[in-house]
Amino acid sequence: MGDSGGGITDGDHKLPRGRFPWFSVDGKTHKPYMIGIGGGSASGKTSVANHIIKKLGVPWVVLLQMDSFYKSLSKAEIEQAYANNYNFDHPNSFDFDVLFETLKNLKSGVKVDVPIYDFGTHSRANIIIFEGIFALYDPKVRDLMDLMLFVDTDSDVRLARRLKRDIAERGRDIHGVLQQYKKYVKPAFDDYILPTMKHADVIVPRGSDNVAAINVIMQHITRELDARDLSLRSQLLQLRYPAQKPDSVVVLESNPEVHAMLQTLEEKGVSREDFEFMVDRLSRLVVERGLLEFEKVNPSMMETTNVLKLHEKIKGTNYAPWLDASHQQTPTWNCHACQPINSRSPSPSGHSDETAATQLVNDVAEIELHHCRLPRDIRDRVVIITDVTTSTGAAAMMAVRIVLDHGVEEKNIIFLSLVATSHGLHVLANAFPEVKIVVAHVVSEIYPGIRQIEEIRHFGDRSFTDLISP
Ligand SMILES: Nc1ncnc2c1ncn2[C@@H]1O[C@H](COP(=O)(O)OP(=O)(O)O)[C@@H](O)[C@H]1O
Ligand SMILES: Nc1ccn([C@@H]2O[C@H](COP(=O)(O)O)[C@@H](O)[C@H]2O)c(=O)n1
Repeated sequence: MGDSGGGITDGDHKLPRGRFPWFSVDGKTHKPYMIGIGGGSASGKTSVANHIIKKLGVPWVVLLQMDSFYKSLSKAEIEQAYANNYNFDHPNSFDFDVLFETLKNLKSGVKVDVPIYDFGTHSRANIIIFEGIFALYDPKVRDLMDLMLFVDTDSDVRLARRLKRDIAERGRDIHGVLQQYKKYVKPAFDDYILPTMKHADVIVPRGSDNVAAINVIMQHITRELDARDLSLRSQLLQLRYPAQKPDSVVVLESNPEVHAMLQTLEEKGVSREDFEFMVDRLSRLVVERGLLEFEKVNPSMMETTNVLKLHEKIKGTNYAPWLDASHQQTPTWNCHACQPINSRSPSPSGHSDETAATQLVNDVAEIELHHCRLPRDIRDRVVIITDVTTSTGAAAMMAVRIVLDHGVEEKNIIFLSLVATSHGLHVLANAFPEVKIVVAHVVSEIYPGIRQIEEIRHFGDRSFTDLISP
C-alpha cells in the first residue's frame, strides 16, 4: 500500500489524480460520499481527517468542521465564556438545524455558505468529511453519512494534548484549561460523546498514529468510490440508441466543399499544412453554424454580414471562451468568431480568470477532470464547448456538466465537434436535450466497436500532433 505518481493505490484500487465523474449516464449528479468523524476533544479527529485527505490526494474533497456551527453568543454569554462559565461542550451550544441543512445541501450539490470552508476549485465535492465532537450525535445527520468513524483516544492523552494546544494556540492558561475540562469537557464526553461511539462503522484507537486503521479505511473508501463513479465510460458504451440523429444535433450540410475537406482530413498522408488549413476552415464553418443555431437564424441567411455581426456580439460580452481539452483542441478552434481561446498551455498557472479553460484527460479508461478555471460571471454567458472528436461522449458530458454546475443554463450551451460518433452524440443529447450540438461529420459506428474507431483515432491524433506540437 502507498502513494504512487498516478494517485493513491490501495492494493489493486487506485483513485485517479483528476476528478472522476460525479454524474451518471443521464447527466444527473451523484450524491457526494460523506464521512463523519466523531470523538472526544483533542482525540485526533482533525488529524485523521487530514490524513485521509492527504492519502486521497485529489482536490475534490471538502473538510467541514463542527466548530463552524456553534450558536452565536450573546454579550452576557461572551462574558460567561471569558469567566470559563460557558459550556461549549453541550449539544445545545450547536445549531444542529443549520448544520443539518448545510450537510443536506452539500449532499445534494447545492452551494452552501459556511465560514472557514473552502470549496477549492470546484463548487462541488465528490467527498465531504465532517468532523467534530458531535459529528455522530444527531440521527438526521447520521443518516446523511456514508461512513462513520469514531476516534477513540485515551482520556489522559486527550487532556495532555488539549492542555498543550489550548495554551499554545487558544490563549488559555493551565488553570483555565483544567477547570473547563473538569466542569464541561469531561462530563460532556461521558454523557454525550462516548455514547455516539456505537454508531461508528469503524473505531480508530489512537487517532492518526494508527496507520493500519487508516489504511483499512482508505481501502474501504477507494472501493466505494470505485464502485460508484469510475464506470461511466463502460456504462455509456453499453447504451443502445436508434439510428436517427437526435433533434438537438445539427450536422453540416454535406456540400462538395465540406465533403472534400473531410476526405482530405481522413487521408493518412495529408500534409501538415493541408491538415491545419482544412481543420481551420471546417472549424469556422462549425462555429458559424453553431452561432446561427443559437441565434435561431435560418442557415439560408448565412450571409457574411450576419456572421460578422454575430462574431462581434460574441467578441463583446456574452461569450465565455471555453476549452474542453481532450488534449487536441489547441489552435483548432481559432477563428475570427472565437478569439484564440486556448493558444496557451493548459497548465493551471497558464490561465487567467478571463481565459476559461478546463483540461479533461480522456486517454485513460475513465474520464478525469484535471483543471478547471472559469470566469466568475460564467452563469450569465453563452458557453461554447469544443471537442475535436467526440467518441463515447464521456468527455463532452463532463464538460457540459461542469458548465451547468457553474450555473449556466442548459439552453445557453453550444457544443461543437468536428468528427463525432452517432453514439457519442446520442449520449450527449439524451443527457442534455437543450444543449445545441453542431458537428461537421458523424461516424456511424457498428456496435460495440465504438471505442477509438480508426477514423476518429486518425483525426484525433493528427489534431494533437499537427496542431498542438510545435
Ligand atoms: N498522534 C498524535 N501525536 C501527537 N499529537 C497529536 C496527535 N494527533 C493530534 N495531535 C495533536 O493534538 C491536538 C489535537 O489534535 P486534533 O487532530 O486537532 O484533534 P481534534 O480534532 O479531535 O480536536 C493538536 O494539537 C494536534 O497537533
Ligand atoms: N470558543 C470555544 C469553542 C470550543 N471550545 C472547545 O473546543 C472543543 C471542540 O473542539 P475540538 O477540536 O477539541 O474537537 C470543545 O471541547 C470545546 O470545549 C472552546 O474551548 N472554546
